[in-house]
Amino acid sequence: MITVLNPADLTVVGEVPNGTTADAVKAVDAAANAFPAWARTAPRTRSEILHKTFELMLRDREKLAELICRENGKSRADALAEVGYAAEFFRWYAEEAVRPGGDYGSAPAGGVRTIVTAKPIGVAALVTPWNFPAAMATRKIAPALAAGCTAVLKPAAETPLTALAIAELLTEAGVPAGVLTVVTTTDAAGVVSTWLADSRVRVISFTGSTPVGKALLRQAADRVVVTAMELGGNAPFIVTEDADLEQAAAGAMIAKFRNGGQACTAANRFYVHADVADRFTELFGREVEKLAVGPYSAGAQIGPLISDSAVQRVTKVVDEALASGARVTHQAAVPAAAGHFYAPTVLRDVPDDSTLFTEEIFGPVASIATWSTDDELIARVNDSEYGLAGYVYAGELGRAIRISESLDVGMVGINRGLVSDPSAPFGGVKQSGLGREGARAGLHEYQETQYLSIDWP
Ligand SMILES: NC(=O)C1=CN([C@@H]2O[C@H](COP(=O)(O)OP(=O)(O)OC[C@H]3O[C@@H](n4cnc5c(N)ncnc54)[C@H](O)[C@@H]3O)[C@@H](O)[C@H]2O)C=CC1
Ligand SMILES: O=C(O)[C@H](O)CS(=O)(=O)O
Repeated sequence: MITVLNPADLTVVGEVPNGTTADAVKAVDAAANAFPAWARTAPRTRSEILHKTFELMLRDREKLAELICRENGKSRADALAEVGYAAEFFRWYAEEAVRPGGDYGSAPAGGVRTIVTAKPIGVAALVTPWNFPAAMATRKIAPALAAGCTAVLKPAAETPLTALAIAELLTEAGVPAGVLTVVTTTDAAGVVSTWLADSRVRVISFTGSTPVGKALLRQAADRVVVTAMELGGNAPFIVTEDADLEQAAAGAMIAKFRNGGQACTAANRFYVHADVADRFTELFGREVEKLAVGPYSAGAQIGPLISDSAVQRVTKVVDEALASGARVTHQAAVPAAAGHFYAPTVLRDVPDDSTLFTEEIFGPVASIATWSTDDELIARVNDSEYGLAGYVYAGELGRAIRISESLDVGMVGINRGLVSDPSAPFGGVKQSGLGREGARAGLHEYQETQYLSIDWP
């Protein structure tokens, strides 16, 4: 069995089975057996089941949020927001399910008709991280089932209970047995490599770190499995000299501290124009100092990091930056509690070659550097192997758009600190991933295109 611990106080939240590679095979057996009937199910029927699941998630919003708080550690506000965000993927793909796509046309040379259809790929392997245990699961389950695929899901061992709860709601909504099987395990490599070696698995959708994503891409290549990769980020947060600094500071609080900074879309490095850097640092820093850090049960805004090793990792990279000349300007208080807490911290004079700027922090640390010209800014911001999200605060919208379009990233928040929305194509470029989730694009990840070429004298 796997014992799930609350990262805020190290108490036991629950226990789940520790799945083996044999369980991995059984899950694919069930999915493969269920696939023909599910693929033939009327899109409207699939749509109604997904919409019912949306309704059930909202019915159980408080219960699901509580579960997320206990196994992930995030604040109650973040957990409630995540449940709403996660549920919306079921509503969105309930609406997309009835429009699978297709086309009918005539070949330009005449004499031929072409019928194009979008077919469900088959069995989908879904692998999700601990930081958004509900939303990352539904962002994959919903389009997969909407397309007519069946699925096997491996949640992170740190947060398996949320995925199991969502699977129960899908069953309650009417999803037939075998359409979705959740395999909880500490043997992630064994279970997922078993899936990738199984000829019945036709697509893998992964959300997690870039190194693991690369390992899965290598494995997927052996059978040319379709891949959807949502990987690590290193989001820049840009403030121009004519930005509304109060608005920028408020947006920075969201972009940096949503989920305690444990989000791949989190603002990872701040580039503030030299003319306004001190003012912005003061406006932003004094809000950071006010942050209440602690267990969700105490009504805290910022919970713990997911593990002690995460605390050690963040501590190490901050200490390295301080040794290279960076300085702490603002810091929130941390409770003397047993959990994996790390103090929300603002740093200035962080060198561009600091690990805080080159790697994903995945913690509540804001590193601020200054810039002077747009060309210098763009060159420094794009000097990264990651390209998921970015944020631009500027007084003049045209300049904000010009800067945004110059960023090598998949998503940009302009004068807002959040980019996530089920109706938008979420994803990144470079080593932040392949493919898009959400929007219409998310459905295509689970479809194959076929066309019929008909002799038409
Ligand atoms: N681009 C995006 O949408 C997101 C990216 N991430 C990235 O993931 C990292 C944090 O999440 P973690 O869960 O720690 O990432 P992780 O990559 O360690 O784990 C993600 C999932 O992969 C599984 N896994 C780990 N090693 C594996 C292996 N060898 N074979 C198969 N599965 C394996 C884990 O059990 C988990 O379910 C950060 O780097 C973050 O940026 C996290 C969430 C979203
Ligand atoms: O808004 C989101 O989707 C989050 O950033 C989730 S994740 O990509 O960090 O897991």
